[in-house]
Amino acid sequence: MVADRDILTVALPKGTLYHNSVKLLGLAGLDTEFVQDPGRQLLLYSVKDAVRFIICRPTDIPTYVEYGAADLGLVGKDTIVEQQKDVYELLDLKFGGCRFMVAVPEGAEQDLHKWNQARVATKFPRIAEAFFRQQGMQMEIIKLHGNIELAPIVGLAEMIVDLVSTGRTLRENKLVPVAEVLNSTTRLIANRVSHRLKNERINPLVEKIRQVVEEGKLEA
Ligand SMILES: Nc1ncnc2c1ncn2[C@@H]1O[C@H](COP(=O)(O)OP(=O)(O)OP(=O)(O)O)[C@@H](O)[C@H]1O
Ligand SMILES: O=P(O)(O)OC[C@H]1O[C@H](OP(=O)(O)OP(=O)(O)O)[C@H](O)[C@@H]1O
Repeated sequence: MVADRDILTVALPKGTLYHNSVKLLGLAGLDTEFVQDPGRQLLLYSVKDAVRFIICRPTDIPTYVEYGAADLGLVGKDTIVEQQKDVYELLDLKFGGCRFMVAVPEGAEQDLHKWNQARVATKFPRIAEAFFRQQGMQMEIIKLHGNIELAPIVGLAEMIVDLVSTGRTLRENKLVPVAEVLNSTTRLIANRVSHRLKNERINPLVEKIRQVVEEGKLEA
């Protein structure tokens, strides 16, 4: 019988980052085959490794980790910065790379500093607010939950701050990027107490993950 304190709970991000998160943990030696296609299950347990996987919305991962419902979590740097939870960032996992950009409609003023008091639509209000504050600009931030590119098209905002990966969504909605706000990759985070109390479980796993990342095995 494994005591609760010996079980490691790892929060996996559902969505874009899921596949590489599972692959990385598998390469680091964990039994992840049963997690690859979890169906609708949200909690999966590996008796062999004494590891529980919980499947969370990416936005919620810092919360699960801060409260200790998960010892470890994998999540984008963007989400960590936005959520401002008290978690310990252990490693840059170097996948899930994306950039946060300010974008305006084609034909609009592209010199950002010529704008002021404009409305900015975003899913990441703290990141956007901090960026414009650093630029000495006062903007009205409008929080949306998705399809941000729609906002300037229908006159809800003059510009957006959103994630750009291939650039296709901007192009297809006639928007042009005008400034970079943040560069994000996936990070491994830990609950601060777990990191101390479960260090015998966490440290060797972190070292194996570090090796996999450094050797670029994930892309292979
Ligand atoms: N092209 C991309 N589109 C979306 N996210 C990406 C992309 N490339 C990398 N990411 C990373 O994946 C993370 C999660 O994105 P995903 O779209 O899977 O979740 P989501 O539906 O936005 O979930 P939530 O609303 O809970 O944050 C982003 O925060 C970002 O760090
Ligand atoms: O540069 P691209 O490769 O086109 O990717 C960028 C798009 O991907 C994300 O949206 P997602 O599909 O996650 O949906 P959302 O707008 O609901 O967040 C992001 O918000 C952009 O809309």
